[in-house]
Amino acid sequence: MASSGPYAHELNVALLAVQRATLLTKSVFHSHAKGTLSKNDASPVTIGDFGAQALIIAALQHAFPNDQIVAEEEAKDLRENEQLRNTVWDLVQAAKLSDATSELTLGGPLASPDAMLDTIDKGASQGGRAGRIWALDPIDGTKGFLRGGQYAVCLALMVDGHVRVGVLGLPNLPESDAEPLVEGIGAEQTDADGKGVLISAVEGQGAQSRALTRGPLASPHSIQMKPLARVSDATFCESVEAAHSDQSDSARIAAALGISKPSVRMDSQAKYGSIARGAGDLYLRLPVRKDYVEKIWDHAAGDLIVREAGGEVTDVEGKRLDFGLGRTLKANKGVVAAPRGVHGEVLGVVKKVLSEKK
Ligand SMILES: Nc1ncnc2c1ncn2[C@@H]1O[C@H](COP(=O)(O)O)[C@@H](O)[C@H]1OP(=O)(O)O
Ligand SMILES: [Mg+2]
Ligand SMILES: [Mg+2]
Ligand SMILES: [Mg+2]
Repeated sequence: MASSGPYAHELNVALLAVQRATLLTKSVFHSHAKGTLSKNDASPVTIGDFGAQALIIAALQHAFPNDQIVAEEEAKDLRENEQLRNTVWDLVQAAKLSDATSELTLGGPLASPDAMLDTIDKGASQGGRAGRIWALDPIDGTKGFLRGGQYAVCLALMVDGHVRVGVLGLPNLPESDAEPLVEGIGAEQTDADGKGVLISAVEGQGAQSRALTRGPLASPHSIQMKPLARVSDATFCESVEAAHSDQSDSARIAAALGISKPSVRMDSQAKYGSIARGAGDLYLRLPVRKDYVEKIWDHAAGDLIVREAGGEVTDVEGKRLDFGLGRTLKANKGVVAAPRGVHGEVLGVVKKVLSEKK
């Protein structure tokens, strides 16, 4: 059970909802064809994305019926494809937590396939700066998920434009905080013992990690970023996909900071989770295309978790990420996440290297 204090109930519901959805995605990885479709922007979506979104929104609507939800996916493809819809429905029905009290907190099963489609489409809020809004990425790093690499189920609560609660379901990260970072992981290693965590934070209350279980939530421990005496000792994380973050810019920035260790490339908000628990130090996301606008669900939980673990998160110009402008981070470009004590130094080099490009 989560502790008392502000947002204790929200955290508990978010943890259980993310736990249930993460277990669904694991079942897709192990036993199903993934039902991969290509979206308009050529990015992939799978039955795991749809199923996880349905389950999490159902839980939020049960516990907090008046809250808005900004979620990545929509049900259109499922409405047009009966076979796909039935596959997702089977998955969603099978994804029950073994702990009856937890299932009760989440409101139990969905009523019908049509209710499932309508639930998925409840994630269409336009967001904004007023009131309680949840940001949901049912599978972040879908390409990593398909490769057997890192991916994350991401949920955050914003109140009046500020992130107050963040939860990341990270089924392919090691349970131990200290384990050195490796680039992705092989499919044969997934679901091994000692894999999978739920990392969470509440504003002003620090960040925590716990093992991803099938039964009741495991007890958490608090996590912090690693103290970093010199930036040159840092390990930095970046995207696997070169189209998501400029890997030649990051190499120049690393060299200018005196960093000799190669970057660790991993998909998804696992990067935020990893640096927050001290398994890495810096996360750089450097714009590739001028016209790409980041989505709030790709950053909300990770931003809070890193800041609560002792870090600073800004864009490449040094501005805090602004989650109150709608479904996107339209006022920001890229991400620079680092321990608070060295963020200024890292940002200075990022600005210098990027300005030299112009
Ligand atoms: N051109 C781009 N620049 C930055 N991020 C992108 C770009 N295209 C897609 N993304 C998003 O990057 C996220 C994954 O990032 P990472 O590389 O850190 O794993 C996905 O949510 C993906 O969104 P989408 O799901 O819409 O494809
Ligand atoms: Mg996507
Ligand atoms: Mg994403
Ligand atoms: Mg996604």
